[in-house]
Amino acid sequence: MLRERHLLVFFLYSVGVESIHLPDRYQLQACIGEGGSALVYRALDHHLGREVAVKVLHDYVIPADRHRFEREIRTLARLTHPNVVSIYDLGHTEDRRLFFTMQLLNGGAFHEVGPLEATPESFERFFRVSRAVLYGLEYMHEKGMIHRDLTPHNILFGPDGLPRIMDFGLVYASQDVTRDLTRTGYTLGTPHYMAPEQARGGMVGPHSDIYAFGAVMYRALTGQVPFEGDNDQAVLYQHVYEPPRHPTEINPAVPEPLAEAVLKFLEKDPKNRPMSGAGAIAVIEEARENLLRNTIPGQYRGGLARTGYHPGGPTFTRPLKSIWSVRLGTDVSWPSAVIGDRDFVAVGTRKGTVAVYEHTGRKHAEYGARDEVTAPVTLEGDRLVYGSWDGVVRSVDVRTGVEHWRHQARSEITTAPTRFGELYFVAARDGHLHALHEKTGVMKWAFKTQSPLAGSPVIWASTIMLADEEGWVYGLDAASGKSLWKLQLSSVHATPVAAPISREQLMLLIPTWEGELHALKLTLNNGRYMPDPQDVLEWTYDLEGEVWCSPAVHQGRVYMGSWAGQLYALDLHTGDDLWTCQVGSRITASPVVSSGVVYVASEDGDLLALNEKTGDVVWKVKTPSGIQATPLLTDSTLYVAFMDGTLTAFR
Ligand SMILES: Nc1ncnc2c1ncn2[C@@H]1O[C@H](COP(=O)(O)OP(=O)(O)OP(=O)(O)O)[C@@H](O)[C@H]1O
Repeated sequence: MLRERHLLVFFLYSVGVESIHLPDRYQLQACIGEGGSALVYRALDHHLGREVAVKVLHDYVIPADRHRFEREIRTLARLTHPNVVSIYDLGHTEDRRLFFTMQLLNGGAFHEVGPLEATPESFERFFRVSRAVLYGLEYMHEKGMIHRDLTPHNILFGPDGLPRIMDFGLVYASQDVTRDLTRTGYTLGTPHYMAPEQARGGMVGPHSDIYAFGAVMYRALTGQVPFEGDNDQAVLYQHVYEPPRHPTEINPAVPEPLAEAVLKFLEKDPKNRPMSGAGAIAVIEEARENLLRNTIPGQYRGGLARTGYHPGGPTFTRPLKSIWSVRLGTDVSWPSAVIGDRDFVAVGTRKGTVAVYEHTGRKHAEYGARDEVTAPVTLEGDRLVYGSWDGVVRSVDVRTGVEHWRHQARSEITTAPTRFGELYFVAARDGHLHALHEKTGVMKWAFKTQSPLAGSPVIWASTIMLADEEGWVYGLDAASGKSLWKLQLSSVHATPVAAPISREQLMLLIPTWEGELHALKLTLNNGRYMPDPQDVLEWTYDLEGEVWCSPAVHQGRVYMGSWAGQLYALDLHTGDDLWTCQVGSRITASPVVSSGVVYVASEDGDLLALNEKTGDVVWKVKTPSGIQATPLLTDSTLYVAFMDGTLTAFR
């Protein structure tokens, strides 16, 4: 049935192409869309040698639709903005049908940026494109225009990946004589994205476009429109009277600050919404700030900074300089990875302490344990969670030091506490993975692996992936701890890293102690990531020497350091070499990435910043002590904990 429909559509479109005769300047190529009043084609503009979109008015339109088409042309002629589609030309076909040409936007519709994944890259892209649309709206609103029909299909991406607002047939311009664009019997606009005041036929304003864009963002984040219904009336009723479901209930990957921002756009009473594009940008920016500062740097690889990419790092315009340096205490060599949050950075020490500093370098506090703290700690908001070698996991208020809870495991805690939803996952040396409730520390379940766990678990789409020292790789259900799958490679001593390669597929990168990097391909199946038993190993790369660190992944590239001191950049999809760089002696600290730069450190004190694309050294310092612990990029600063127990901030 579906196939027949496609054929029919194709047939209609082919007829369309042949029966339209544009001036010689344009060569029609294909029909790419159809709306209520017009057909849209891709065409070649011979004069300027580029492809354009041509929108041709149907020959059988009612006056109201012709009116809308003309209104769209008039509006477009008055707008010049990078986030609004540009009009190029206007004319008539041979049979006197009105057409205009515009920028060809073939990068998909707005909702295709989602559903949102819980990765910094995905968040950054979402913020970037949402901000761009709001700039476009602000520009229109300043000219006294209200769009009144924003939908994901009216915001299309150009080849540059930036969105443009289009379809201006319903624009309300305050200086227009004809203000009423409603037809008897129904309201114009698209019900799924329509503001309550517009649904009721009341006064629309910039806030109505903000609401509609809120609904568009909601769809992009969650994959669903705010309200579904059997008919338009049922949908419109809910816009007016019902609260939308919280976005995180539909997609847990949507971070709280972003969900709150979108719900603010969707307030029923216009007075409670941002009043303009600029106001909306401020709301989005605040959400981004909160998100970056609160969540992303606060966890180790297994958390949200799980790919080693930190959007909050310094922008590299000149070599970084040390801005402060402190001793973590006496007898505190071999510190753990540096973890940071909006106000503090924290480092675990072998002396059995977690040293907490303000971003200025002032010491805030030192929290104790009865044994070494070698695994990275986790810091989120006011909560600091850390494990020590006596098997105790503690959650304390980082400001006051008040302990929320304590959990006793039977052996050393060797990996970072990793949070997903309301659970923290912590691994102990005896091979037990504990799932602890974030508020109470009560254990919900435990899972026993074959041998000790050296790396933290990685969590995606409610699937926990972990690898033990004998090389078994496990997939568990995050809610119940039930085993989903298991396969064997060779001994693993580092935290695996996962990165999406498509909407349904994930590449799980597993560094083995023997010096291989394995890439396993997992596919989303009933909401969990599963391997295809016949075809799970996508590629393997042999590194020189053993491997002790985790890879970093950013924009389809994998950065991996070896004990032989080489940093490798590989293609995420194929494992092909992109570039390599000899850094120094052994690399045990995992590389980190921010703003086009990979930071890598060696055990003999070389600290390098490399161009992500080319591997060229952009900055290099020789430090007096070696580096083993993964550095942190946050608050525009690079934080490094040295083997001799010094913590230094570079900016
Ligand atoms: N500049 C463009 N580049 C690429 N595709 C486009 C472009 N403009 C329109 N399209 C495609 O054509 C489809 C129809 O276009 P549009 O919505 O502007 O028509 P319309 O007649 O005004 O629709 P309606 O009146 O139903 O809102 C769009 O959904 C889109 O897929």
